[in-house]
Formats: sequence, structure tokens, C-alpha cells
Amino acid sequence: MSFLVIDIGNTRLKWGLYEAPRPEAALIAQGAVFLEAIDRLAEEDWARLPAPQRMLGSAVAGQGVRRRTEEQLDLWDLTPRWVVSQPQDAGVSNGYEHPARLGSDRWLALIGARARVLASGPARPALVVMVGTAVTIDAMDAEGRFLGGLILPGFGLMLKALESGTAGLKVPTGEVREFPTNTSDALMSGGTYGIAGAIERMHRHLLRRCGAEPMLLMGGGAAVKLAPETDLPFELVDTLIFEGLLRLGAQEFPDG
Ligand SMILES: Nc1ncnc2c1ncn2[C@@H]1O[C@H](COP(=O)(O)OP(=O)(O)O)[C@@H](O)[C@H]1O
Ligand SMILES: CC(C)(COP(=O)(O)O)[C@@H](O)C(=O)NCCC(=O)O
Ligand SMILES: [K+]
Repeated sequence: MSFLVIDIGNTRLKWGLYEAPRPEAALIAQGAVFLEAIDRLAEEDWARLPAPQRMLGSAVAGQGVRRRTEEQLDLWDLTPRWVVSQPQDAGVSNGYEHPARLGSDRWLALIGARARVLASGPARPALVVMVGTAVTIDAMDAEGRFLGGLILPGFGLMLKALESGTAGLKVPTGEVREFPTNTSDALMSGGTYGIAGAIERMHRHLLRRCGAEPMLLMGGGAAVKLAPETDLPFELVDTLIFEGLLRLGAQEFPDG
């Protein structure tokens, strides 16, 4: 019973086709498209895929984008299901004041991270960093309680804000430098160290709260840009949200 997972962020739709809704299921195919290209999925990327029987997704990009995705899903005979963040599920409890308002992508990444923590040895806290359109830095204790997290603009949004709000910052992309000596490098370094600094700060908060070294997991389209500038030990995980979807899928579709 093959299982389609979809993660719609504010920049790209990522999808994966797994052989079953099971955490250990093999990946058959995967892809990513910018939101502008969603309307061609059925005739292009998905046209030659074996038909999935089940689907579970996360969509934080708004109703319109979700509807356009559902139109493409009409290609197959399946009922689209979209995750809403819960007060607790799959070994994670949600400390948000209004649990349903936590982005479903963040919730799924936490569920995926929790499984990785437990698979890696004794339970420990986790810091889950997703570097997409926005950057989220979410803290979870050793018992799987989501304590809270930060939201920052991602690289693209930071540069766009500076460009549109000033007269003198319309320049080509630069490099990360410890002591930038031109505008391009100053912008790129400012953004990178801004995010890296927020990660270090949250790591400190979590260490202080839990008294144990957190596992640091990083994912999202722009995580590779950040990786070289992160001094803390981390794991790059591209599939954290998919891993969360596989866990919830296994609960939702117990017989395949
Ligand atoms: N193929 C790509 N081309 C350009 N930028 C990319 C690409 N992939 C990722 N990015 C960068 O990653 C960010 C979006 O990452 P992504 O994980 O797709 O975000 P979201 O989950 O918000 O849709 C963009 O702001 C961009 O900086
Ligand atoms: C924070 C986000 C915008 C991140 O989106 P992304 O960068 O993946 O496109 C998304 O998770 C969201 O819309 N969250 C709802 C608000 C919240 O989590 O508090
Ligand atoms: K994100």
C-alpha cells in the first residue's frame, strides 16, 4: 500500500512516495517544486509514478496552495489528509499556548526528531532547526515535551527586507566572512551569523533548562548554507518532516 507524503512550505512543495505508511518503509521516489509549479505536478513529476493508495501532508502555505495541490492529487483515487498540530501525539507533547496554531511542519519535525532521539540511545533533549522561508528553532526536552521555539526570517526574507527598506543595500549575493569588508559580504554574514547566533542562544536555554546536552538536528532547503557556520555538533537531516508523516501515517492507516 504505497504512501505519498507532502510538505508544502512557503517556497517549495516537497513530496515523497514510500512503499507503506511505516517509519521503516523504503522511499520509492521523491521531488520538490517551487509553489509556482504545483499546477503541473499531475502532468509532469507525478505522471509516471505508481499510484499511491494513501496520502498525508503538511501545508503551511495557505488554503489556496493546498487547494491547488488537491487538484493535482485528483490524478489518483485517494483522500487527501492534512496534519493539524495536536496537544500530543507520537510521543511528543505540544507546549504551545494554542497547540493547533503551531505550524504543522514544526510539529512533524519534532515528531521525527523524537524518534531519532530514542533510536540514538538514552533519551536526551533535542533542538530542531528548520531553515526554510522562515527559520524555526524548536526545543524539546528529554521526555518529548516541546517547550517552545523561535521564528526568524530565512535568508531570502532577510535580504528582501533589507533591500526593500533601504536605498543602499541592493547588491549581489556575498560570502560569509568573520569581518566583512563589503556590502554583499556584510549582508550574507549578518544573516548567517544572525541565525547561527539564535541557534547557539536556544541551545544555551535548553541546556540550562534540561541540564543535558541536546541533540541538534538541522533541515530545510537552506540548512547547507548554515552548516559550515555552526560550531555546535549537529546532524543534517533532510527528511525530518517526512519521518514525522510516516509515524503519523502508521497510526492513521494501521493496516497499510
Ligand atoms: N533549489 C533552490 N534554489 C534556490 N534556493 C533554494 C533552493 N532550495 C532551497 N533554497 C533556499 O531555501 C529556502 C527555502 O527552503 P525550503 O525548504 O524550500 O523552504 P519552505 O519549506 O519554506 O518551502 C529559500 O529561502 C532558499 O534560500
Ligand atoms: C513558521 C512557518 C512560517 C515556517 O514555514 P516555512 O519556513 O517552512 O515555510 C510555519 O511553520 C507557520 O506558518 N507556522 C504557524 C505559526 C507558528 O508556528 O507559530
Ligand atoms: K521552516
